[in-house]
Amino acid sequence: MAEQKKRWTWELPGFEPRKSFERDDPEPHPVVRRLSVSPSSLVQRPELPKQPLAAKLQKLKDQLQHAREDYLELRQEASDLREYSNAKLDRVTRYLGVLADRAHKLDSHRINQIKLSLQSQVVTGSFCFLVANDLDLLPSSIFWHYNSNVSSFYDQAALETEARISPLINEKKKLFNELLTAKGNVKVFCRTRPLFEDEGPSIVEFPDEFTIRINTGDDSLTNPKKDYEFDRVYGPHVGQGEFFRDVQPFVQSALDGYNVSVFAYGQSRSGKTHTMEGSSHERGLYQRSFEELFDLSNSDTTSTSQYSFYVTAFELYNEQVQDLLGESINSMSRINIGPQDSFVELVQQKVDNPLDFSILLKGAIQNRGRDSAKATVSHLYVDE
Ligand SMILES: Nc1ncnc2c1ncn2[C@@H]1O[C@H](COP(=O)(O)OP(=O)(O)OP(=O)(O)O)[C@@H](O)[C@H]1O
Repeated sequence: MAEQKKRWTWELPGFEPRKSFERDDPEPHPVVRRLSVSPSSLVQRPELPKQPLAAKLQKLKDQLQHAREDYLELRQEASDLREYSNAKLDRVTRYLGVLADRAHKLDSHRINQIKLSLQSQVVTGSFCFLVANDLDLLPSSIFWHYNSNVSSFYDQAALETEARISPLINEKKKLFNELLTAKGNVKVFCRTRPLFEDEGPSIVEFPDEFTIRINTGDDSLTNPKKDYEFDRVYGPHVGQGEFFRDVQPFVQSALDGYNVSVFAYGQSRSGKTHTMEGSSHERGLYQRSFEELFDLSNSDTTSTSQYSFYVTAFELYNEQVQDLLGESINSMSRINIGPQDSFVELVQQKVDNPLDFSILLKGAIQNRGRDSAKATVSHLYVDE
């Protein structure tokens, strides 16, 4: 009985499972492996008469088809499982929000009467962006980094409140990050851009959202089309907003204190700058991620913390680091980045809203300089 009392339930009025995932059976269907090749078919039966070649070929084709169907089925199940865990996580998060809200209401009148004192500052996660034409050379790359400094206000009442809810908040953060990690610590997305008129007809197809099919044009091959698989593939019609949707969960993870890096890699003119920087009417990942950071921190009802965001930006070119915020007049604050024996000291600038960030970003991009040799180096390398 005592054991039962300790348990708590997600089932709160108004916090039913997401409509999109409602079904009678709350558990995902267990994965049932269907073998494409039946075990009996693997047993050698020498007494069977020799089949004509065409029949054998047909049999192999059928088995191949079964294997493909199995594969697609398993992938669908994996996708269902992902949706299921997202739905669960969503409910946990909302439940924690309700708990925190209640705790906050209970204590807010007391908190107002007590002088707040700043007692600790904790540096949490970071969010980095990196753009590069080539991993070895790293020409013309730009690196963004933010630190979120979490300042907590403590007094007796707040301490009690926090003691009650912080295990739950930490559990939520842990669960969320474990979910992302379970989906894969490193995600590789492949984005294609629309073709320009002088680039000829397209040689890519998108059989599904994980596969890109390239027509090599090599007629000497039995199948000149090659398939490449990624965690997600985006066709040329996919806009900045839709693309950002898959990056969004990592912003939450960064806010929860985990380190996140976003890296754009591809040949010249493939769309890295468009994806990361974008334009004023098609905002890229930099801008959208910071908007999301501010949105999340403002709507974080489960936290007793306050967030401060700092940005550093530098360019790494020919193994030389150039601080892109070095010219900032207001910024005196500095941070060391990298290992202790070879760190670089960079200016870090506090940003209070997405507009601040946008202005800072513009200035940093301008500070990258106009050295045409940079473009030449990257083009030369690609051409090789
Ligand atoms: N998804 C997209 N939708 C529409 N236009 C795009 C897209 N991606 C790239 N472009 C356009 O393609 C051109 C080349 O893209 P971009 O400058 O981003 O390439 P890049 O990889 O950064 O090149 P570089 O390495 O030479 O700097 C630009 O004119 C850009 O506006």
